[in-house]
Amino acid sequence: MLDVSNLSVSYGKQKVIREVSFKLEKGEVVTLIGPNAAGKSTTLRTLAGLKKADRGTIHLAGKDITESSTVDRVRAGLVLVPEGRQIFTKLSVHENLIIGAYHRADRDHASDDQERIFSMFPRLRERRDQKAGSMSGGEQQMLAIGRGLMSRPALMLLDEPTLGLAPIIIEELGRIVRNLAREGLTILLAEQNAMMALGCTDRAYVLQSGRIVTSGNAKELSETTEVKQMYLSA
Ligand SMILES: Nc1ncnc2c1ncn2[C@@H]1O[C@H](COP(=O)(O)OP(=O)(O)OP(=O)(O)O)[C@@H](O)[C@H]1O
Repeated sequence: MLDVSNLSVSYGKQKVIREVSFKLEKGEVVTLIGPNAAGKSTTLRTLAGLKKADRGTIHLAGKDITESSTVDRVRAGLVLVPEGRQIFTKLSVHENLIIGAYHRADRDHASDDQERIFSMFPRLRERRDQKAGSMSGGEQQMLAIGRGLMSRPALMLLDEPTLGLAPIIIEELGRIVRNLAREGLTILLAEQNAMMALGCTDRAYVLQSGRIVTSGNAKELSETTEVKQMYLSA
């Protein structure tokens, strides 16, 4: 589904991502775990076409998208749910969802998809006409995921969905991620919260200072020193 090869990214002269390579198979949930400033958001933003890579290639379902625009990547099935949610706070839940379908050629069917999202997230249905900015952090995160789903993605990039949320909401997010994967969505999660991430993913890559230092299945990785240190700091 996704094949990232030797990706390097800089801000000015500062190299932030160095020769990073990883793969995701269809239907997998894979996490990039790493501490603050490891380069997780930069990696996801580069995959979404919001930041240009210095070197390396990105293939989505066999197609080279390295030079594609963000909109073309969305049309090819890749969507980013950004860190900090970035929903439109002054618009209603319903309006935020409809905006998520904007780049779809078949957006006449958006209301069917909105129904699907409401059945997945009943709390969003109850708040259909509420201004998004007046909802709780957890509800806003669910809306951000729902908005991403409105583009009918094959691959969802989820950047730090647990940020600032209570443990019980984090648990719920873990269940949501697993359910989405069961329905066939491929998910790349970027997380500092190693505990949540390893609990709901198949495999993980540990990113430190812009390099992948170790990778493996979630259970094996939770035993490594790098991850144990992160558990302690999470
Ligand atoms: N727009 C930018 N301009 C310059 N440097 C940046 C910019 N965005 C990020 N960086 C730097 O790139 C490095 C990686 O940041 P990034 O946000 O990708 O890390 P992260 O792993 O997602 O961390 P966090 O969990 O804190 O978001 C950091 O040193 C950061 O200061």
